[in-house]
Amino acid sequence: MPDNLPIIDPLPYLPASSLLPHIPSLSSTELQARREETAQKIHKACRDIGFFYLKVDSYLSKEEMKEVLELGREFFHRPDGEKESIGLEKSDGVRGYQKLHQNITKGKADHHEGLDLYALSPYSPSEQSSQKVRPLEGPNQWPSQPEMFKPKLERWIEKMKILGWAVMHAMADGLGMKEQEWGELGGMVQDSFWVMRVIGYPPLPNGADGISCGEHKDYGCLTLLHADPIPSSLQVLSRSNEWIDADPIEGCIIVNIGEMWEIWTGGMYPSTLHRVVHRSPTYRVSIPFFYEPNFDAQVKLLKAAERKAEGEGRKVEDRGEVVYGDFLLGKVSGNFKY
Ligand SMILES: N=C(N)NCCCC[C@H](N)C(=O)O
Ligand SMILES: O=C(O)CCC(=O)C(=O)O
Ligand SMILES: [Fe+2]
Repeated sequence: MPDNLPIIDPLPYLPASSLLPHIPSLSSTELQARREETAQKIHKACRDIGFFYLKVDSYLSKEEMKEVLELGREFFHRPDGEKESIGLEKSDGVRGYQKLHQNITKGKADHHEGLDLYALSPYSPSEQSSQKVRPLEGPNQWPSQPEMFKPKLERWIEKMKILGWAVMHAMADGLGMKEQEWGELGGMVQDSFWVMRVIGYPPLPNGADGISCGEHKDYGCLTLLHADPIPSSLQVLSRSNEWIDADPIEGCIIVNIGEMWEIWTGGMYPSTLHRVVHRSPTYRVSIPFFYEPNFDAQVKLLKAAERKAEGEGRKVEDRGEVVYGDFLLGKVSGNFKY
């Protein structure tokens, strides 16, 4: 376990009604102090590492954490024909099942299979052509088996959206945002164009070179990753250019920040390169939930980030402006081999 990745408690930013029943509520003074602590820790983690753990055992039960990974595993063990019946090409080219080696990273086939589900298209159905759906505008393709897959994973999505919002709020406080500034930032993510991937990794063939998921940065705001507890699979490139293990810790979710935060903070929160090299002889399941901006969000340097950087004697670099949906389209259009 890497002791240099911090463990942070999002509890003071979560709605009290979303916590597990046995969790006592905090007094308002306690709440304030705990929020400050969380916000400061997140700021340091984003500035210095770009990866951290969220302690979620007050929010997600052991059972539900186990259940979603097991449902993923059961899905990947279904017959190929059944999985391929919800292949990407049956929807808009990005929603659905991807067979082994169909994912491409930096021109190389990844050694995993996967299932991608997205927030609903931001375009109304009337704008969709009846002939052919455009990329990202198609329907999701949920597996019909195992039967509990859809209801349980839908519940997971709802929980990850609440968690994503809570972390964004903590990040706003960590940057010292004023109420109105958090309102503006919150407005850019409140209709999050989220993505949930369920990924299945067979072990890499013995002795063969290869990579389970090539090095990359994530695209949006926050990746909330839940994965089988297999050591040395997920690796993160440290600021001193060494690959370090980001092994799962029980009761925690692994978080990393995506490229939109790099733009919002002018590079103060760089998005960290990571990869998966899965060599142990087990089938690894992971469920990254990408909590992203709204499809139409216009992302550019935040005033609060400029102030914060200046206060710490750091330089920010204006990276211009992107519309998140356009940025995402550019990325996903090269992600698969059809
Ligand atoms: N939505 C996100 N972040 N997906 C990351 C997928 C893995 C990397 C991808 N093949 C690539 O080449 O970017
Ligand atoms: O499976 C993992 O641990 C990470 C996957 C990942 O980085 C991604 O899908 O973006
Ligand atoms: Fe990733």
